[in-house]
Amino acid sequence: MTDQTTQTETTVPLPAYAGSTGAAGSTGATTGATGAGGATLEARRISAWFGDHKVLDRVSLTMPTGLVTALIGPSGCGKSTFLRILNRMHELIPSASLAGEVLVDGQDVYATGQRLTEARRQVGMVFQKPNPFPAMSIYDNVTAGLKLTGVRTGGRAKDDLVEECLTKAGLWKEVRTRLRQPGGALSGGQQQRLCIARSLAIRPKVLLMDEPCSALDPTSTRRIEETIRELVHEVTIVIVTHNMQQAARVSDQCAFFLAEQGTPGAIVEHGPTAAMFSAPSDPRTSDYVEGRFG
Ligand SMILES: Nc1ncnc2c1ncn2[C@@H]1O[C@H](COP(=O)(O)OP(=O)(O)OP(=O)(O)O)[C@@H](O)[C@H]1O
Repeated sequence: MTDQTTQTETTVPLPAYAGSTGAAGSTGATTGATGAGGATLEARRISAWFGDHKVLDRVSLTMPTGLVTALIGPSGCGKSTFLRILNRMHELIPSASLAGEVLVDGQDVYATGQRLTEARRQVGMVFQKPNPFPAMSIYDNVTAGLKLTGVRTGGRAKDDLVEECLTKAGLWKEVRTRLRQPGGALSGGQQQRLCIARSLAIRPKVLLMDEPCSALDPTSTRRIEETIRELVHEVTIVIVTHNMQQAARVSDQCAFFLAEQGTPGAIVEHGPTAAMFSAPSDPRTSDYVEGRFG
């Protein structure tokens, strides 16, 4: 690492993943059934680079089970990079490197010997743009992650899983009579809820959401927000959002990221959402949440 500011940091040795971006990475699904219930996610001194460009500097944040954590901050401050580091997607970018630790219930997902698939098994991701398999049926979309990662289930158990996940994603009533129709035939908001159902089918402990409503209309946004609040009882949720009202509505705690004057992104302040919005301790936080910049 050539960055002069990183002398004391040890970068995480990342294996080469050429040609193995993986089903989970491209579909938003995770792998394997690890059981319900959220995990506490802890990022310790996370730094990130693209080539020599350092974009995050020693970011530490605990995202407790049972809470929704919102990552907020202006464009380019490293929120999405941080999110991708949490489930080992950052390393899929050829020039990317990182330092630090990501602990899921105390286990470092970057520890030597920890498999990429295991990280994805535990930490799912829902993207900004809904990305179901458009020609695949609604039913098969929900179970796509299982197939791609070798988890075997069938018959009634599979039907029950599809119903359970679509129900949790708030979509079951709308699609129960047309499960064999293609996922691409759904509205944008329905497609996003289908992607949430697909992620849930693998029973992740953590669900990462990168601006999941930015491509959706207000009604669909409200449905996703309701779904987030319902899901947090069983999966830890971390959401990146530019929408301060959304952060205030859905999150229990917030972290405000900022990359000032060409410096790498860092957390200025984090804490309970109500306090962050009503009485932030740093003037930069109040400037941002009150819309004076960003
Ligand atoms: N694939 C990449 N290659 C090189 N640089 C990248 C790449 N992805 C992001 N960056 C850089 O990393 C920095 C952080 O980007 P990131 O997307 O994480 O910020 P962000 O806060 O999520 O922004 P936004 O809110 O606009 O999505 C930016 O300077 C960006 O240009």
